Amino acid sequence: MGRGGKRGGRGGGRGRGRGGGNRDRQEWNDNRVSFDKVQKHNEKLERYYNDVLGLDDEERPEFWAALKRELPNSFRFAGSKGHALAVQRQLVERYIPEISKISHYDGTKVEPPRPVAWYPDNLAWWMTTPKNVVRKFPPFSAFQKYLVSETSVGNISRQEVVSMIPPLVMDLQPGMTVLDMCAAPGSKAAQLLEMVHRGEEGRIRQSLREHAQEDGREASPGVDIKVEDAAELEIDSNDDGRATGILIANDSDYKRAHMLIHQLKRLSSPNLIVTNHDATLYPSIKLPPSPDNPATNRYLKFDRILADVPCSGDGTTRKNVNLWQDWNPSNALGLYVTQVRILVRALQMLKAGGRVVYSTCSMNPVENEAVIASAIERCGGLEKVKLLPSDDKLPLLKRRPGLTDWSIMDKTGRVFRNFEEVQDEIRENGSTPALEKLVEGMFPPSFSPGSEIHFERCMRVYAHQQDTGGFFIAILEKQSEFRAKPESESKKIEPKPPISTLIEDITNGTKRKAEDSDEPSSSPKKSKLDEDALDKDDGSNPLLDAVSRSLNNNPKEVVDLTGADLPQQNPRTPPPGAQLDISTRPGDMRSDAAGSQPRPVNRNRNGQQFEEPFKYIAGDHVEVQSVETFYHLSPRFPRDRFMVRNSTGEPVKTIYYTSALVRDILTENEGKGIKFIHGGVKMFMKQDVQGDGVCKWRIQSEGMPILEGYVGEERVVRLYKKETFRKLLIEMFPKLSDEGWKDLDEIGERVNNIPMGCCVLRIEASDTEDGFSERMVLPLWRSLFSLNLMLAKEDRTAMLLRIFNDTTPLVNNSKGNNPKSEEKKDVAPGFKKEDGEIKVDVNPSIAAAAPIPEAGSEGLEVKPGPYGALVADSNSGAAVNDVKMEAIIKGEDTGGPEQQLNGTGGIEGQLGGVS
Ligand SMILES: C[S@@+](CC[C@H](N)C(=O)[O-])C[C@H]1O[C@@H](n2cnc3c(N)ncnc32)[C@H](O)[C@@H]1O
Repeated sequence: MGRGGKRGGRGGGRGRGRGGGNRDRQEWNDNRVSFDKVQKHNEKLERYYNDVLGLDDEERPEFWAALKRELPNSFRFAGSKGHALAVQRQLVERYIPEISKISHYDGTKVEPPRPVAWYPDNLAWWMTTPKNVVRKFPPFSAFQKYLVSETSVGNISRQEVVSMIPPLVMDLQPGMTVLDMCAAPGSKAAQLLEMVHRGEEGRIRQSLREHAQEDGREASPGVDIKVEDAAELEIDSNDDGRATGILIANDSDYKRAHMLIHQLKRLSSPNLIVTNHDATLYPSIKLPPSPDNPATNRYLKFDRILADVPCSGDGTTRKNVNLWQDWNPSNALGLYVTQVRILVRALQMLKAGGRVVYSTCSMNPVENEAVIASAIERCGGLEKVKLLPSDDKLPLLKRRPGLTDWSIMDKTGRVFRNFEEVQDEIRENGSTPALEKLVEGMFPPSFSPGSEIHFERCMRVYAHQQDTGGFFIAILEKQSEFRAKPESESKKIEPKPPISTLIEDITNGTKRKAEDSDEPSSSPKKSKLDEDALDKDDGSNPLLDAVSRSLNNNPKEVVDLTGADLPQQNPRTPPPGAQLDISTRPGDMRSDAAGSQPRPVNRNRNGQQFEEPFKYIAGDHVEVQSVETFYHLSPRFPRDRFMVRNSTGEPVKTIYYTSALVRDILTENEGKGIKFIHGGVKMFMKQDVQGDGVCKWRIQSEGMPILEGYVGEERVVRLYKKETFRKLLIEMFPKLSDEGWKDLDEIGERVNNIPMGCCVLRIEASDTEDGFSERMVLPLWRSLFSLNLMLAKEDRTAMLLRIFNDTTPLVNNSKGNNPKSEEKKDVAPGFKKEDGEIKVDVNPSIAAAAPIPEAGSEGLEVKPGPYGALVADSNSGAAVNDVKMEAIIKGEDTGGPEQQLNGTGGIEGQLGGVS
C-alpha cells in the first residue's frame, strides 16, 4: 500500500487540520485547560477498583497516581510501511538530534520522543514533553511544524498507544475479509486497512516488472524488495498483486461515520466500504451466487472482526479528566446488554476459524470479562467459541491477565459478589431500580469441570504499567457455526424490567419511561422475530429488510412489522453508547475528527435521507474507452471496476474505482436496505477541455497510485533529480511558453513535447546524490502554456519540508504580475480580481505570456462570458468554460458526492491552485 505515500492519500480537503468547532473537540480543549483544576477523586470509583482489580498494596498507589497524571503524547506513522518508515526517518535523523540539544530551565535535558517498544517497526512513538510546550517553546518549532504538516496530510496519526493494540493482535493477513463494527472515528480502522494492503506495493511492482516486456512498458528502476518483505510477495498475489481483501468499517452514528470516512479516505483504498448500522443488528451482506451453484444464496462471512465497543471509558481518565466527576457504576451496567449483543452478532458473522477481537477502554469487568462469558454462553459455549491465549502477542507490552473473579457495584455503590446476593437482598428488603439493573450474566459464571472460560487469556493494560491509558482486549475464535440462543432463553443477559416501571405499565397502560432507567434506550427487549432474523444462517434478515424498507418509505411501518419494541430499535438512532459522551472516547476523536465536517445529508423530495447509489459502468463504455485510449492503459488493468455515484449510472463528474469484492458487494446488495455510505477511490474527474484528442478525464491523485503502473509511456514523465522536483513543488503553473520549459531541467523537453492533458509524473528512486530514496507518482497537467503538478498546497508544503527541509512560500504563477494584490489570488492567468469581481487583466506582460487563444486554436474553445472570455483553468491549466471558472473561483462543488462531504470545494481542495 501507499505507493508513494499513505496509499497516495493526498486527497485532503479544505477542512483538514481545522478545529471544526465540533463538540468533541471543544470538550477536549476544555479538558486540557482544566486538567489540573479537576478534583481527581471519586469515592465509588476508587473503592470499586481497589476492591476488584486485585492490585497489591505496592502497586495500587502507582496505579492511582498514573491515572491522575496527564497522558504522554503519542503518534503513529501511517500508510504503507515503506512510506511510513520514510517519514519516520525524518524524525530520527532530523528532529531528534535537535530536540536532544534542548534543556529545561533547570539544566536537565529534554527527553526526545522514543519509539513504543512493542509496536512493530518503530512506527509508534511517544514523548513526555507536554503538547503545549512543543507548541509554544521556540526550540521545538521545527519539530512542531513537522508534526503539524505530516498530520495534516495523514502521514502521522495522533493516537493513544493503548488504542493501537487491538488491530495488532488480530493476526490480520492480506486477502482477508474484515469488519470493524464500531469504527468511528477510525484510528483502529486505519490500522486495519493498512494491514489489508500490506505488501501490496511490492507485489504490484513485481507483477508489473514481470509483465513489462510483454506489455511494452518500462518498469521503474531501483525496486529492491527487502528480504524480510519477500514472504509478503506471495500472499494475496492473485489479482496481479492488487489487494483482494476488504475492510467494512461501520458506525451507528451517522455524523461519526462521516468522521470515519474522512479519516479513512486518506488511505485511498479501493478495498474499503463504510456502513452506518447499529452493530447489534448488523445486516447480512449478500454475495453473488457462485457459478457452480447459482441457485444458492451466499452471504459474506468475515475472517476477522473488531468489536471495539462503546464503553464507559474509565481507562481514559488521563485525557477525559471529567470522568473523575462523572464516573458512576451504572454507566457500565447500562452498556453491558449492548456490548453482549454486538459481540454475539460479531461471532455470528464470523467464518468458522475466524477471530473477533473484543476491546474496551474500560477497566470494569462488567463491560469486559462478563461480556465475553455472556456472549460465549449465548453462542453455545466453548465448543463454538474459544477465548484464545494472548501471551504470545506483543511480548514487550506489559499487561495483566483478565479477571477470573469479580464483584459488581450497583448504582448506589453497594457491591455484590454474586447474583445470589442480589436475589437475597431483593427477598429481604424488596427490589429497587438499582438492583433491577443487575443480571446474572454480569457476575462470574460458575463452570462445570472442564468447561471453564480461561479469562486469564484476556489482556488488561493499566495506566501505571507503561504510562498509558487503561484498556481491555480479548481474542475469540469461532470453532463452528451455531445458532445463538435468543436472549429470552438466556436469562443471564437480559435485565428484568424494573418493578417500578411494570407498575406504571399496568396502571397507566403506557410504555416504559426512559428517565426511569439507566438502561440504554436502544437495548429494549428484542422481539422473537428480531432474534430469529439475526440467527438465520443463510444470512437473510427479515428484520433488517423490514426496517430498511420502512426507512425508505414510512418509518411507522417498523412498528407494524416488528412489534412494539422496535420503534426504539430504529438503526438510525445511535444506540446509548453513542449518546454517552464518555463512551465515544473523546480523546480518540480529537485529532482524527479535527477539521472533518459532517457531510450534508442528501434528502429526496419527501425530505427522506438517502445516499447516492453506487453504479458500475461497463468496460466498453465510451468514456472508459476514451480513458483507455488516451492513457494507453495496459490490458492488465481491470476495466470492470469503474463506478459512478448517481442514479443515472452515467459518468458525469467523477469515476471511482473499487476492488472486485467491493464491486460485488455494492452491486449485489443494491436496494436491499444496507446503508453503504462510502466506497471507491476517485480515479478520474471530468475537466471541460475541448481539444482534439485531449482526454476530459484527468487522473485524481487518490487514484494515481492504483493506475499509474498501467499507463502507457506516451503519458509518462520521469523525474530523477530533487532540484527539479523542488521547482515543481514551489512553483505552481511554471511557464512552458517562451522557452520557459528550459528552466525545468531534466523534464523540460519532455513536458514541452508531451501533448496537452493529464500525465503521470514518476519520481524515480536512485542512489545518486541528488536522487530520491523513495519513489513517488503524482498527476501532472500539461496545458497550452504551462505545467502544473496537481497537488494540494498543504501536500506541497509537507513535501517541501520532508524532502528538502524547506519552508519557502509557494509561488503561484497564475496570479499575474502583482504579487501584493490579494485580490489576484485564485484567478487564472490573464484575469484579475477587483472588488470581488473577476475581470480580464489587460496587463501586456500577461497577455504576452498567456495570449487568449482564438477559437479552435490548439483545441481550445473560446467563448465570451461574464469574465470576458474563456480562460485556462487556474488549477490545471486546462481550458474551462466560464461557469466552471466561476465554480472554481468560488470554491463550489465540481466533484462527486465526497467533495460535498468535506466541503472541499471541489477542485480547490485537491489541487491547491486556489487558496
Ligand atoms: C470506542 S468508540 C470506537 C473507536 C474506534 N474503534 C477507533 O478506534 O477510532 C465506539 C463507537 O461505537 C459507536 N457505537 C455505539 N453504539 C453502537 C452500535 N450499537 N453499533 C455500532 N456502533 C456503535 C459509537 O458511535 C462510537 O463511534
